[in-house]
Amino acid sequence: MSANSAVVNSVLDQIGASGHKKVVYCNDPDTGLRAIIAIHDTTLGPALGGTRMWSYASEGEALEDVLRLSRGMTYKAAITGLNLGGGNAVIIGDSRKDKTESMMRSYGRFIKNLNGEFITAEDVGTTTRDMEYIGMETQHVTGVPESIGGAGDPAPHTAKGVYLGIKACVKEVFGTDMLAGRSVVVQGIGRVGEHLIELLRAENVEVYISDIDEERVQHIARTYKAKPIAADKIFGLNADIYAPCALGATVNEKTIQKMNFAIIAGSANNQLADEQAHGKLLLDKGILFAPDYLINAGGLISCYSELTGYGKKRTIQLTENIYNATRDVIKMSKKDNIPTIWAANRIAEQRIIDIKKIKSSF
Ligand SMILES: NC(=O)c1ccc[n+]([C@@H]2O[C@H](COP(=O)([O-])OP(=O)(O)OC[C@H]3O[C@@H](n4cnc5c(N)ncnc54)[C@H](O)[C@@H]3O)[C@@H](O)[C@H]2O)c1
Repeated sequence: MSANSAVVNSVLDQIGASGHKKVVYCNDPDTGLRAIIAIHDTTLGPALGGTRMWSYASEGEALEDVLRLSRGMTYKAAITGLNLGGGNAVIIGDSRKDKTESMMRSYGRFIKNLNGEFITAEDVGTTTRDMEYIGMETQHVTGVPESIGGAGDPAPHTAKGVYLGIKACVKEVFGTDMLAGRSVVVQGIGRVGEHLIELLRAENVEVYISDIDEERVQHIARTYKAKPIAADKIFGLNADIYAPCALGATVNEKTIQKMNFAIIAGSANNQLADEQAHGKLLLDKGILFAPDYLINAGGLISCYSELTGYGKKRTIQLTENIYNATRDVIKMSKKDNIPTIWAANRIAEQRIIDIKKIKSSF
């Protein structure tokens, strides 16, 4: 076996192990585009997921991220009751320096060639303007600006869902869903983080913030009277709630050990480095975890409403349902004494199994 075939096998093994249907590598030397599109499952409908642009240290790291993100999208759509499958994409590069109109349009043409099997939206490193560029080449894009007929930035809807997920958890732990007097540490104060802080501060929540972008920290601290804290102080902090709103895998063996939080509830995808091990560790430690893909579904709901033409009213209705859906997951977790992430997975997987059965008849 040649060295090359060993590499090919390892990529195919990874795709197979994570249950993916298809992974597409996109390369366009003219625009500098290097992207990976992963389609996890399309039982419920076309795969919809964000496009993340990030300076990955290696292609392997980018593949790992896109596989984790796209699997999460399958579960997110399933548990939210949407007729969508799961997919995601990553563009390798620095969004502040490398992104151009031609790169985004070239990427749009790769999406076009998937004939609707994958539909994208914004994520970390991409914006509504980028969706507009992609939309110049393909109709399979959502989250385009409202001024040209789209639903606009999904982040406010994502933040609303996270806020309701926090409330559902607070109700469970403290007996009331009033947030006044509670403390929350928000890690990552980008689009979702800022909207979440605005909602929390409106209810007199004490908010701590942390971000790698120091200018942004100063701006958000001033605007919302939030308290900046250093990155290495987050996990030892005595706060009620940890809201991860940056990147994934921040909940792991090392960080759980230091945690005094009662609740973890934020927008970041794949917060648990390992769903099995870390879900169980949190349960044993008595920290209530709001499954990320359940409470951060507001943005996906907004994209779905744009696709189907249902509009904002439906987005609000479905996003508000996140409160009850979170309560249901907590109930199942308590009844069966299993981590909340396992309970959420069970509900999502059962919906996919049920719908697969009805699709087998003509
Ligand atoms: N935008 C949405 O509607 C949406 C929907 C679902 C999930 N999410 C997820 O929520 C998270 C935030 O999304 P967003 O749209 O606000 O992204 P964003 O790019 O606007 O903000 C991310 C913020 O995190 C900061 N950050 C990055 N690494 C960090 C680190 N190590 N420590 C602290 N801060 C760090 C960045 O500087 C930035 O300010 C992402 O994980 C995203 O996948 C977003």
